Amino acid sequence: MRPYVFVNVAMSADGKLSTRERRQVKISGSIDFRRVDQIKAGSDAIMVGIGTVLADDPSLTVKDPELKAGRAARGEDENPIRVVVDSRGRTPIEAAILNKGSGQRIVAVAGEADEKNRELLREKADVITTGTESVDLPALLDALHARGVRRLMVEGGGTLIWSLIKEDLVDEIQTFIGNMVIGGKDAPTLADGEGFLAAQDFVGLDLADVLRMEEGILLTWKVRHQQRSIL
Ligand SMILES: NC(=O)C1=CN([C@@H]2O[C@H](COP(=O)(O)OP(=O)(O)OC[C@H]3O[C@@H](n4cnc5c(N)ncnc54)[C@H](O)[C@@H]3O)[C@@H](O)[C@H]2O)C=CC1
Ligand SMILES: Nc1nc(O)c(N)c(N[C@@H]2O[C@H](COP(=O)(O)O)[C@@H](O)[C@H]2O)n1
Repeated sequence: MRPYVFVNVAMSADGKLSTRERRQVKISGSIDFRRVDQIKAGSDAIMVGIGTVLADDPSLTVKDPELKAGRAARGEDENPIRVVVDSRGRTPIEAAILNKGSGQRIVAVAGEADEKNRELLREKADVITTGTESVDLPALLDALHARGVRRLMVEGGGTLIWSLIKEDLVDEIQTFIGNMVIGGKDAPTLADGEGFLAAQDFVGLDLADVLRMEEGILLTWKVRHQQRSIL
């Protein structure tokens, strides 16, 4: 069993998540920032790949005091469980995600991760080992479900999102599309990785909502599953 998995990203009009140097870009404005904070507060866990941690050093905390208070009133920590998908255990021990704000952290590593890295990370996070060379995502989602995670937000980046989509593990995709062109064939996009080759493999989406927001649009897509595996 796995949680309901939804992806949320901001992309430029040409579909880029950041520059080709992986520099973080302010794509959306304050209204979208508030929306993202709300959906984060409504999630049991929030997940990113190690590429995002190394590029952006995000804290992924809930920012609004009222939203934090709402979580506390429901008996939850102020912040959802923060999860890093990090095969080799490269998350810096000083990373904001491990140090800012309260709440549980999980670093998901693969079997080949250096034992010293694992030991160090255990001081700040629960370390879950799945897979051999890279993290086994279905097994990780199963482990998160067993820990009570029912709603999982994925913030990126493109490599992790591609793997989740390829393995049919995503239920919903929310994209804010902002009013700029970033360009660059090597700039990260929503789904990087190797990509599908044949039309029968493409992942079908149903458009659930379109909303004009500030100078961009927010699209909500529901993923058409090959086979449903959530309960
Ligand atoms: N605009 C936005 O909303 C967001 C933009 N970003 C941008 O995305 C970029 C980072 O994206 P990426 O470099 O693609 O890194 P990523 O954040 O997708 O992490 C990918 C890494 O995760 C690890 N991993 C372990 N097991 C894996 C598995 N089974 N499948 C896939 N990955 C696995 C690998 O080391 C892999 O290189 C940054 O430039 C960041 O600014 C990131 C989040 C949101
Ligand atoms: N939703 C959204 N809109 C933008 O305009 C963005 N630049 C991003 N970027 C990602 O959000 C994360 C920031 O997290 P914290 O504020 O540190 O909690 C970071 O990973 C950016 O890549 N997202």
